[in-house]
Amino acid sequence: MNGPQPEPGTGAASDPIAPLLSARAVHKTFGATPALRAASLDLYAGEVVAVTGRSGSGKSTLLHCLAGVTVPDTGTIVYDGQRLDQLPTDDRSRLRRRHFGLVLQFGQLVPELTAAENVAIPLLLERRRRASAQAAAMEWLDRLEVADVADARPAAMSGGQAQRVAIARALVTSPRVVFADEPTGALDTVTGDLALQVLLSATRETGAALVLVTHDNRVAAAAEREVVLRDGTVDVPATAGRPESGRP
Ligand SMILES: Nc1ncnc2c1ncn2[C@@H]1O[C@H](COP(=O)(O)OP(=O)(O)OP(=O)(O)O)[C@@H](O)[C@H]1O
Repeated sequence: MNGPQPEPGTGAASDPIAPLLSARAVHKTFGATPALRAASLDLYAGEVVAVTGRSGSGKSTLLHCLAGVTVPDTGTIVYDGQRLDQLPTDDRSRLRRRHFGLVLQFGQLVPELTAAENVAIPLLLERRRRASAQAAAMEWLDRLEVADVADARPAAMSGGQAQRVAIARALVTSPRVVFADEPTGALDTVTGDLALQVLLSATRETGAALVLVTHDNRVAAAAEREVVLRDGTVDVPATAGRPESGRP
């Protein structure tokens, strides 16, 4: 696709009763392995959705497709009226940076940078002043109780500290959708609860949607809606409608 892309958020899909993000009949195969088979899911602004299912059922692949990290083989991903799956790589990266916050399972922090620098990066890329970006980074590190590793590089952090730094980085831009892949996976019960509460409260404050891929029953229980994947297909009605109730 050529030429400048329209900025999402101004299109017809800004209609409050339309889904903010919609995957339709998404297929994704890695070599001979089908990871997603006709997976469909609607996500509305402000809702909290847990994606669960057995190991290998396609949860991470679905999250990556929804977040524009992976392009489906077939099917569509529409974000706020715009075909995410058809955007050129650079436009997709820019959209991701501006609108989405991602907590991935592996390799998410830049090893050469400190925790504070890692968290500040998304703001610096959007031309925030260095002092303001650093102050915001420190606030989020503090909220996730990892301010003490602000000057440490990832190699000097525990897995749980690195995971909380990654959550801070995902939230620092006040994104419209936060995607978290096993956000409590490397955390003990207490820090896992803290991370979950920060994800829930941060997205509630801004009205962002939150997608949680998880094996953790406590995380799934905190969501308003659970989407179960089985062999790459969504097992519950994909267009289950906008949730009636507010958040817990
Ligand atoms: N980059 C890849 N290359 C090859 N195969 C892949 C890749 N990513 C995923 N797969 C395969 O696709 C299928 C779905 O994987 P996916 O990681 O989405 O499942 P998952 O439900 O998130 O699993 P888990 O709960 O173990 O993290 C699996 O069979 C997996 O081996």
